Amino acid sequence: MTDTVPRTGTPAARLAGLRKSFGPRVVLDGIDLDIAHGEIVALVGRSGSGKSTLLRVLAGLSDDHTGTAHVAGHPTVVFQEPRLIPWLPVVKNVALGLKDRRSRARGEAQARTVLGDVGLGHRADAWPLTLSGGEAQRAALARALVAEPTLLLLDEPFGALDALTRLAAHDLLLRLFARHGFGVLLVTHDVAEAVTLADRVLVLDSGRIAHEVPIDLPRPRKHASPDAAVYAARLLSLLGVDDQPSPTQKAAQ
Ligand SMILES: Nc1ncnc2c1ncn2[C@@H]1O[C@H](COP(=O)(O)OP(=O)(O)OP(=O)(O)O)[C@@H](O)[C@H]1O
Repeated sequence: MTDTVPRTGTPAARLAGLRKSFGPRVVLDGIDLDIAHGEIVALVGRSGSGKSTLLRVLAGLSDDHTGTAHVAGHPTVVFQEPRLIPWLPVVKNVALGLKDRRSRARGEAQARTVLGDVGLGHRADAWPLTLSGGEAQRAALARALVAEPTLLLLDEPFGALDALTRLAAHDLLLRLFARHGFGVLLVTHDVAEAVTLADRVLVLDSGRIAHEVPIDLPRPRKHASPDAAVYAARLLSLLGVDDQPSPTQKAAQ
């Protein structure tokens, strides 16, 4: 299990010597990583390199790893698919994210406030199946935020969105991040997305953090700026893939 440690003086998350295997296959082979409060770390790597496995350890969804996995306070996760319960209206879905569910009325009031923060106040009483993909993902983000996490774990949360909705979601995430100051681990296949959002990008390879690339660009970052493109090309080269434009780059062209 992931330990919970007091928040003061600690990073939002700390992994030290983390190892995880599935049967004979070693997927994470000695990961050392601190994520500070108020820091966005992006994790990229080839398919099967262990990104989601690392995120699941931080989420407390793994209990058979070795090494250290500490989270200060508590983490919440947003997955690629919104995972809303179809027979509950949006506001009740969001309220499910609350740690303390003793008062239903207070919980729903909090959920409505957070839905307003993500621009979905007008859809609070809607059924999940009537939401667009982008709206559903914002509802999932609201469900994660209502718990006031110290660590927000994002597993390709924008991967299924069309390119323009994805850019809007980036802006929203950065606004929320500036206000709440949680630590963020973002798993993504989109190097342009990583460059736009992250303070540093980690490249996972063969179970280890093979490269760490600090993104030294002021925010807000232009998706298509030449500086961002240089970082994106460098990351693609570190990943050993062709220099194809990512979905985000295509949208910005
Ligand atoms: N529950 C499991 N049982 C057995 N093997 C698993 C399990 N979960 C993941 N794996 C294996 O561990 C490796 C890493 O998987 P993981 O999902 O972490 O990769 P990833 O980098 O997130 O991949 P992708 O980018 O394709 O989502 C893969 O080889 C996968 O098949």
